Amino acid sequence: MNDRRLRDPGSAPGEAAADRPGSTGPAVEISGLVKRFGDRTAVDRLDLTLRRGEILALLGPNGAGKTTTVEICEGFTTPDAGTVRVLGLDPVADNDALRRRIGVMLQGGGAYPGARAEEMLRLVAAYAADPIDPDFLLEALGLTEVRRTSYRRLSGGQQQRLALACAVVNRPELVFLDEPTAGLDAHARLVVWELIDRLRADGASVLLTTHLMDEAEELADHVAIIDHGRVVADGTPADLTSTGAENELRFTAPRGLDLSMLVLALPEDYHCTEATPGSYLVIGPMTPQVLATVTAWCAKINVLATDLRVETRSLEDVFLDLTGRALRP
Ligand SMILES: Nc1ncnc2c1ncn2[C@@H]1O[C@H](COP(=O)(O)OP(=O)(O)OP(=O)(O)O)[C@@H](O)[C@H]1O
Repeated sequence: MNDRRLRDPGSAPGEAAADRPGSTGPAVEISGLVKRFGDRTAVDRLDLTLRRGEILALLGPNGAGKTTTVEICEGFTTPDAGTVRVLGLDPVADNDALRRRIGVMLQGGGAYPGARAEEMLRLVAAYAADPIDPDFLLEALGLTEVRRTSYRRLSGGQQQRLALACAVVNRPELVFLDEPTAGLDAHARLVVWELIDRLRADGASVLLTTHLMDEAEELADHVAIIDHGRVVADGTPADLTSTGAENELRFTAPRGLDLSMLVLALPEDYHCTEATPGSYLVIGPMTPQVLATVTAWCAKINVLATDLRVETRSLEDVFLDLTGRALRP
């Protein structure tokens, strides 16, 4: 079986979350968080929990308050009200203790844009008690060929992957990733997804922000949709997309079928139509019994229905329904 854990040769399994203070309980717990910039309220009584070992994706329109929330968790920004606990600690008061245990993906080359990719990663690794082997990370993120290239000469996507490598090389218990794949090509995105998946397999918790619905659906155990500084929906991707969604059954069959017997067989308030020639639609709350009624009717009239499917909403539908379709400034 494919070992998905983020383990380089020589490292022992499960070291990341070893018996350290605060290594039980939620990885992040936010309650009643408020942050104002002048008269603008960026975060407005926000509550959020990231459970240990899970990936939580924050989705939200531009300016919703995602980055501000993440920066408060990282200890870079102080809140105006509310409580934030990261690995059980206060991100500002306990910042020194937390730094060693969390990973933060920073944009830009920091103080050493002239340094080579490998040098930068080894420099960060040198500060860690139990780093992941930099060679392993360079390989996992497709950076081996550019290891001797200076940071400033790396492409944007390579710089981004190097920033991710630097964020995780200290084998963090918790990683903050603010739009980790923004601007990456499809191949590089998959490489990053694979690494994030391995982080989770290794027991790390991940808080990520993204504008990519497929990224949230692919990676996240839990999704929180944020709007105007508050959580407007929270659950697993499946929870969010299934709620109230299964109201349509579609199938393909020969054109011009007489639907009157099907209408009689279904509960009241269900509607059946031939939406386009040969394409049929049953509208109403979908249940296993309704599905069985439709297939039994097909069997009775000796018709093979193909492409039979219950329509579900995508995460994008849920997102747009909750946050509206107007462009945000
Ligand atoms: N340092 C700051 N000074 C003033 N206003 C700020 C500051 N940082 C954020 N804001 C404002 O706070 C609000 C939330 O911004 P934030 O960056 O957290 O949103 P976001 O959800 O991350 O957006 P995006 O998806 O565009 O990155 C915005 O209205 C933004 O203009």
